[in-house]
Amino acid sequence: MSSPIYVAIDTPDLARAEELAKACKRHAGGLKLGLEFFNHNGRDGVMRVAEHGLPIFLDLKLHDIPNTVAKAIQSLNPLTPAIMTVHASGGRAMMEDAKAAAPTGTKVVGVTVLTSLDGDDLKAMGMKPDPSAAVERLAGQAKEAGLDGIVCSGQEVAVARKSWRDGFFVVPGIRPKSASVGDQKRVMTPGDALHAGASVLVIGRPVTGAEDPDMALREIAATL
Ligand SMILES: O=c1ccn([C@@H]2O[C@H](COP(=O)(O)O)[C@@H](O)[C@H]2O)c(=O)[nH]1
Repeated sequence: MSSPIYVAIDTPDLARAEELAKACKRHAGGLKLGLEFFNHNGRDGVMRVAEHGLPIFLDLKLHDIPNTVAKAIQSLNPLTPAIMTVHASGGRAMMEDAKAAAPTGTKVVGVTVLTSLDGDDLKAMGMKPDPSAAVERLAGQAKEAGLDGIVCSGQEVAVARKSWRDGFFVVPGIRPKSASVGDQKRVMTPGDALHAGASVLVIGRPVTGAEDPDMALREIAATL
């Protein structure tokens, strides 16, 4: 069975991204490329990394009016990422149009509450200080809009999966026990997140910052 781990290759440097793709390709289930990479390297850069053979998660977290998001997705053609993201807070119509615009076979998932935010951050934004309630609400909207799943932290995935049994749950904010948390606030260990119901674990710095990323991946895999 292929690994549930997608390695977040957060760099604008194409050569470094390819080096990481090569290093991770034996023990990762996929590679995640985000805005930092895409803004610098565009579709051609994504194709270069995809040539290393792993499924690509294109994490652009689109958030705009429905027409603009749909056109942005169509403009990715000919890319056919395995997974891509929009913000669930963009609303139901935006999510419906995003799914309709995506290539067949690409899973479109809605980012609920960023894992770098906690209850105090939500309160400061004028929201209820309860990430779990916000995730549940946004997950419901994503499901109704026809998305394939959501992005949430490991702390909410069990509750979200209860009302979306066949949903696809992407979980970042993953930290092996000894790893530094950095800017993440809602974190969980890889084993606990998988046990709670994650479909995919997104792991960046604990792998890419290691001297030997392949060894770091294997050590994490051994805890699953
Ligand atoms: O809520 C979210 C959504 C996306 N991410 C992305 O996942 C990785 C996490 O990287 P680490 O180095 O393991 O912290 C990163 O690319 C984020 O953009 C997230 O962390 N939280």
